[in-house]
Order: sequence, then C-alpha cells, then structure tokens
Amino acid sequence: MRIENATFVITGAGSGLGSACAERLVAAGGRVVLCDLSEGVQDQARRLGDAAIAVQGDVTSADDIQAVIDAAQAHGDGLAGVIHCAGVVSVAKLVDRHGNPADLDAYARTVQINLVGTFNVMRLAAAAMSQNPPGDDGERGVIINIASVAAFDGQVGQCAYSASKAGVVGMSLPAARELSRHGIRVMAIAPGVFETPMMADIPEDAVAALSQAVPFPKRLGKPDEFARLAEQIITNSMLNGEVIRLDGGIRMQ
Ligand SMILES: NC(=O)C1=CN([C@@H]2O[C@H](COP(=O)(O)OP(=O)(O)OC[C@H]3O[C@@H](n4cnc5c(N)ncnc54)[C@H](O)[C@@H]3O)[C@@H](O)[C@H]2O)C=CC1
Ligand SMILES: C[C@]12CCC(=O)C=C1CC[C@@H]1[C@@H]2C(=O)C[C@@]2(C)[C@H]1CC[C@]2(O)C(=O)C=O
Repeated sequence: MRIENATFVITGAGSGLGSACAERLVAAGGRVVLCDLSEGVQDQARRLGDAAIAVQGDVTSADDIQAVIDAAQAHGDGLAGVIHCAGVVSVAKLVDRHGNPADLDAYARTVQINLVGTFNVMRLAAAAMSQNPPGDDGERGVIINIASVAAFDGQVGQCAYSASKAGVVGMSLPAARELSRHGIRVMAIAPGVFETPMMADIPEDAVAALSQAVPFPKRLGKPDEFARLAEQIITNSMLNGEVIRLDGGIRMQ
C-alpha cells in the first residue's frame, strides 16, 4: 500500500504515538484525518497543514467514528488505512491495601475504551474500505491496532489494562482472516515503554528504572520509532495477522 496521496485515519492523534504517526504520514505525502477526544487535536491538524483535518470524537461511539470515516472518505480518494492509537492506561489492584475490591466501573471503562473502542473503529473502517477499488494484489486497506507488552507481561494492578490489550492481540488474527476476502490487512503493534504524555506523571526515578529494565537500548522508545514501524506496516503488504513487539527486548517484571 502506498502512502503518497492516500488517506489514513489516526485515532488518539492529539498526543504521543498517534501524533508522531500523523507527522510521519504527512511527511511521506499522505493525507490524514486525526481523531481524538481532546480538542487539542484541532491544533495538531492546523500544524500539519492542508494534508490534515481533525474530527473530535470518542472511539467508543458508533456515530463519532462513522463521522470520522465519512470525513476521511471526503478527504481524498477514499480511506486507505487506520492507525488506532487512542487508549487509556489504568492501575488498580483487585483488592486494595484496606481490603476493598477494585471498582467494577473503572475496569469496564478501560475495557470499553481499549478493546470495544478498537472493535468499533475496526468494524466501521473495514466496512468503508471494503468498498475501495482493489489496488496491487487486490489490496483495499490496512488496519494497525495498538496493543502493549502488558498484553503478555501484565504487572500488579494491570488486570484491566492487560485484559484490554490482550483482547486487541486476540482479535488480530481472526480479524485479518475475516477481512482477507476484502483485501484488508490487520496488524497490531505491542509497544514497550515509550516517551509520551501517558508517561508524563511517572517520577524520574521510576522512568530511570524502566529504562534500565530494557536490555537494549537502555532508554524509553521515541514516538517516531513507533511511527516508523507503522509506516513499514502500511507499505509492506506481506505483513498481516501478526502482533509485533516494539520494546528493546523488555520483559516487564
Ligand atoms: N506510551 C507507552 O509507553 C505505551 C503506550 N501504549 C498504547 O499506545 C496507545 C497510545 O498511547 P500514548 O500515545 O502513549 O498515550 P497518550 O495518552 O499520549 O495518547 C492517547 C490519546 O488517546 C486519546 N483518547 C483516549 N481515550 C479516547 C477515546 N475514548 N476516544 C478518542 N480518543 C481517546 C487521548 O485523548 C490521547 O490524546 C495507547 O493505546 C496506549 O495504551 C502501549 C504500550 C506502551
Ligand atoms: C509503560 C506502561 C506499560 C506498558 C503500557 O502499555 C503503557 C504504559 C504507560 C503507563 C505505565 C506502564 C507501566 O509500565 C507501569 C506504569 C509505569 C504505568 C504508569 C504507572 C505504572 O503503572 C507504574 O508506575 C507502576 O509501577
């Protein structure tokens, strides 16, 4: 799949990994429709110029995401792909230090945004892309979902987050198999620890410890390193139905 003059939806594009993907795709000649809950996404689109537009929306809402897809269809020659970065992290123990059980609504909220939101974006994007004229090899589109190393090595307090990301991993192969008849590929990236606003509130010594836990290189990942993998997935049509860890070899304790 080529990037030049093709249109991509990027969710969670107001910040961190999504924002880096938007910059990289525009630099490669693509058009982007930026979706985020936060209104800051409008400024991000303005910074990127005419190739970018922003549609504020919630990935768990069918109406909001349909509006994002419709905007993408109108912003060029149809929707070529989606990089779905929107997500939230949550930390809560099953039983806290006072003996109270974890909050059920907080658990459901994490799963709703990270897992149900991913399904919502995938189903609406795939329905639109299935109507694209076939390109090389009959390709009609590509979907990149974002899991996490927490899907495999979840830590204490990450029951909700790890379950939501393990669900994203679990959907990758069946979604790729189902959508193959439409010429749509589905991939997932499982990042390790990346330097984004999601990490902003973590104390410096905790960040240093996380960096030390990476075998090589001993630092947090940079958002553009993530965006470069997303770019490769878009342009390399043999990548399908797989989850790629991008983590410097870290295995979380
Ligand atoms: N930063 C890290 O170390 C890692 C991040 N990830 C995952 O990567 C993805 C991106 O994370 P970052 O860029 O680091 O986080 P971030 O917090 O910088 O960006 C996430 C964006 O998603 C948006 N968002 C949240 N809920 C939304 C909703 N319901 N609808 C629309 N937009 C919504 C936020 O407004 C924010 O702009 C997330 O799915 C995260 O779980 C995975 C592994 C590591
Ligand atoms: C780096 C982590 C884990 C991987 C992921 O998908 C998203 C992350 C961003 C938030 C971090 C995650 C983590 O490793 C644990 C911490 C650092 C988390 C924020 C608080 C955190 O739970 C913690 O401080 C644990 O000790």
